[in-house]
Amino acid sequence: MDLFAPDTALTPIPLRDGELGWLAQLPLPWPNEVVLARLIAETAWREETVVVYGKRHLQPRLSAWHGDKAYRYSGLSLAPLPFTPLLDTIRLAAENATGRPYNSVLLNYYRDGRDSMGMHSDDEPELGPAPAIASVSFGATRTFSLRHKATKETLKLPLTDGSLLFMGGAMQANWMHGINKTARPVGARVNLTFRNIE
Ligand SMILES: O=C(O)CCC(=O)C(=O)O
Ligand SMILES: [Fe+2]
Repeated sequence: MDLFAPDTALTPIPLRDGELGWLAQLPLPWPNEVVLARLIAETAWREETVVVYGKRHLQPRLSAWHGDKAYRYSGLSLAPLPFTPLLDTIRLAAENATGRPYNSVLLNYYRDGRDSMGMHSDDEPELGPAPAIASVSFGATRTFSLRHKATKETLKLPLTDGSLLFMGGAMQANWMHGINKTARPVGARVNLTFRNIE
């Protein structure tokens, strides 16, 4: 038996030069609003500083890193916290839905529309040549923007409460993605990106 054979079918989202899959609701033992409230209350949120072109900035969001290995980007090294039972339950659901194993998760807390994440690719060498990332969202819907590195083609996906977006194949090599700020009044959102660090 394949331990990681998915038990829930993802809907493929057609994408040039990359793989995207969508599940509107990740099956979990609690309602989404309970998971959101617990993630906000129980996570050791940090306001991280990043160094971009030699200048230090506070990131416009809160974050936390759980897993077995440290994680580095933009000159920042996040010390990993162990997986909690809550995170383990969500990880198992994400593994079942995507058929991939994950040993780490980056949590991001967007407190309101002023919080955001700049365009980037999750292409660190420790994620391997074709990173498999399961992105699970709770709370307010925010727009996930994608831009093809060569053609500059763009795509916008609303990431709704309880959804899972799978990114795989050559997606990180060919596309950048991010969460724009919005002037719309939006509530809190927590996103979890499950990754496998080699
Ligand atoms: O909040 C999101 O949906 C995006 C998160 C993301 O791109 C990341 O954690 O690398
Ligand atoms: Fe990302």
